[in-house]
Amino acid sequence: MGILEKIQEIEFEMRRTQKNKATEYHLGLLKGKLAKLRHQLLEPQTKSGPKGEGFDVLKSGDARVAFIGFPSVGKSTLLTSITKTKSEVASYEFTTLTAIPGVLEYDGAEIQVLDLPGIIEGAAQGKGRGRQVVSVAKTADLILMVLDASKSSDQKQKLEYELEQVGIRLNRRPPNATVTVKKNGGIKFNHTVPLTHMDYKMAYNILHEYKIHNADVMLREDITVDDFIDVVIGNRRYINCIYCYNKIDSVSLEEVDRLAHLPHSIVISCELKLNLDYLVERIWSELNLLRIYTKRKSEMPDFSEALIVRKGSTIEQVCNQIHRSLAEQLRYALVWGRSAKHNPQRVSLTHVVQEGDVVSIVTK
Ligand SMILES: Nc1nc2c(ncn2[C@@H]2O[C@H](COP(=O)(O)OP(=O)(O)OP(=O)(O)O)[C@@H](O)[C@H]2O)c(=O)[nH]1
Ligand SMILES: [K+]
Ligand SMILES: [Mg+2]
Repeated sequence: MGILEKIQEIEFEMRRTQKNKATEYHLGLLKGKLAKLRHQLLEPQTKSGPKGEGFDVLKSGDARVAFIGFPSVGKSTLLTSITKTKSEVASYEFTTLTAIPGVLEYDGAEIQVLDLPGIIEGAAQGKGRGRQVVSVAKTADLILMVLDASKSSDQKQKLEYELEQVGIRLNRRPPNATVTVKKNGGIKFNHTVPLTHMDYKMAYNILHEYKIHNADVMLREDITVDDFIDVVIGNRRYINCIYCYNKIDSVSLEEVDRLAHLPHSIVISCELKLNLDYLVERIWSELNLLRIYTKRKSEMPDFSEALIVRKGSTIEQVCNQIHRSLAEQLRYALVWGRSAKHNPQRVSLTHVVQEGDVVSIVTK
């Protein structure tokens, strides 16, 4: 039984218990239980309690995708549809109370998928289990926001707001700007492009607000005040997000068409198994990962086992993925495939690999 159901049960019992001398002790006990459950729900788990109640899922596989959404939009149904894991599905809200990990296999890659409890407004402030949920979301490489196609569009804005509150920035790049805190010298303000939102005074005021009196500010793009504050605070997570509208079986075709054309959006129906393959493809492409293959000298490449690296990775990052000290031992690498000017091309640590490349590491 979940905590919310226990709470409901206790509240129900308290309501039907007559208040008198004989029941005083019993009611007191129920109140105590209720307070404890509420506390458990609001606070991150303490060391004494049952550890994290399933929220501390170890990262595994090549990447992590977190499902975020209001209760009963179909997150668990989706996990059950695209992985081999079963997550409890029911028509009532808050069916899922912990993080349920599943594995999505895609062409040699293993993507960890986390089914999370439904979050409610005020999650970032600690309402419901929201704080734990949004902090798990912060560890994800991709957020899949699951939305109910038949519900109003403010569900999306509300969830975006909750994620913003904990420092998550969706579908945005980190601002091209730096603030280097110094010991002295005051605030130095430089920019390489014309600015329309920021100036020295604005930067000075914001930095003083954060008790920074000496810093070199360098703006390489026309950033907004909000973006500047993000740079000052640091610790922001820039995560891609797919807006996934589920239950399209329950809305009109016109509405499906409208939703499908919204930016970063995809429409599905878990019930009718509509568009699920396409969703998996989109998850893969939004993760910005590449498959490369390794080859030992005078052997054929092993195409059965892909090495998964981020787009833009260099040979150095490929080495690190294989073994921590491999990059130090590298003499050169041979590369066949898209990134090679000729096959094979002899390259160094800084060479950037591309999808499907075959790499052979030659050590000293
Ligand atoms: N019509 C329709 N119903 C669906 C679809 N997908 C899921 N449902 C139903 O929606 C209800 C909620 O599904 P869940 O998977 O439990 O939703 P959830 O988001 O995990 O809910 P919580 O864990 O409570 O936050 C269930 O009754 C599902 O059968 C769909 O594509 N179409
Ligand atoms: K549910
Ligand atoms: Mg669920």
